[in-house]
Amino acid sequence: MSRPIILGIVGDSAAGKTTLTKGIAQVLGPENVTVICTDDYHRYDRKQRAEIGITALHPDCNYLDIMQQQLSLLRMGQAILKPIYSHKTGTFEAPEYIKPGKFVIVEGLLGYSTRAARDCYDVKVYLAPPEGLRAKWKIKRDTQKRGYTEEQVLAELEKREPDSEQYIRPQRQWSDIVVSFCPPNDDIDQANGHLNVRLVLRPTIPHPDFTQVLASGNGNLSSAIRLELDRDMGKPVDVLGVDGHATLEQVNKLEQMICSDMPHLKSVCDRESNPELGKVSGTTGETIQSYPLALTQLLVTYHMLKATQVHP
Ligand SMILES: Nc1ncnc2c1ncn2[C@@H]1O[C@H](COP(=O)(O)OP(=O)(O)O)[C@@H](O)[C@H]1O
Ligand SMILES: O=C(COP(=O)(O)O)[C@H](O)[C@H](O)COP(=O)(O)O
Repeated sequence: MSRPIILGIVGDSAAGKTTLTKGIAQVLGPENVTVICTDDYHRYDRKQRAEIGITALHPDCNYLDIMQQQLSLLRMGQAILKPIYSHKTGTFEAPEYIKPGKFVIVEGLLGYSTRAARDCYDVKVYLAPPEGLRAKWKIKRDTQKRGYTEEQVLAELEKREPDSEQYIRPQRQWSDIVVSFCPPNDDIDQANGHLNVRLVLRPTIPHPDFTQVLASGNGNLSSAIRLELDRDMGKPVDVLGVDGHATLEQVNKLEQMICSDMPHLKSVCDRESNPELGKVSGTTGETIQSYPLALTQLLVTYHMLKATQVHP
């Protein structure tokens, strides 16, 4: 029986989940994609959380059992009646009837926190920008879009840190790909437009063959693109690094490695017909465009399309 392919995008608040979700939906075709944000499974509204003194990151602050139940229904292709939490008002709205499309992207804070939830995904991504960059992104977004002052955001980040450590960051271990956009030389004040990306590739799913990055004939790649062996949370991984200053020629080579065994992606890889690849409007309205973002979108899309071949 055909069922939707489910992608998880998990990470702390303002790690870039919504931005990456948008970019991947653009590549897959928004009409084929259903996006679920797991903030909708919060148990308490903004006022109640403040009264109780609990953060949105705590498992007890979320109906994880219902999230898990609805994820398994979506995986079977069935419709759900999903609650809605509004970040604008900090309160709940009337639930929404959702029938899953061909692809479902589930983004949020605690998506991998239970075994049953983890079993629902075909591809699992974890977003891990450096904490300083995440704080900068969170201040910008929460002051512009969610009605907080900078002082309130900084105080909230401090209050949340123990829960981030205990409940959010450990979920990294369950991901197939860890995505870290980071400024060159770890200088957070550098232009956002030139962020590098570090992609941790766990052997939990078969990745495209990137070994050509190491080939001697590809010497000109190494100034901006690297493939290395490393360990992540103790386990062996490949790490693909792409610098923000990579040239179009270098990026094209990497794109070909991703697209060559994926007929559906060939048309996306053609930059002339897809000038929008790697370009998204961020949650604060700005345009974000970069080659590292384009390659991240392509790699995740590659895995979504591969999954359709296993489960046609
Ligand atoms: N890849 C990126 N490059 C540059 N800025 C980004 C990127 N991802 C996120 N941001 C910035 O961070 C802010 C928060 O990102 P968002 O996607 O809303 O995070 P989340 O959904 O994880 O809470 C955005 O408004 C945007 O300004
Ligand atoms: O941490 C998050 C998750 O959202 P995101 O991952 O998009 O940051 C939010 O702070 C809570 O959902 C509460 O929302 P609010 O602060 O709006 O009440």
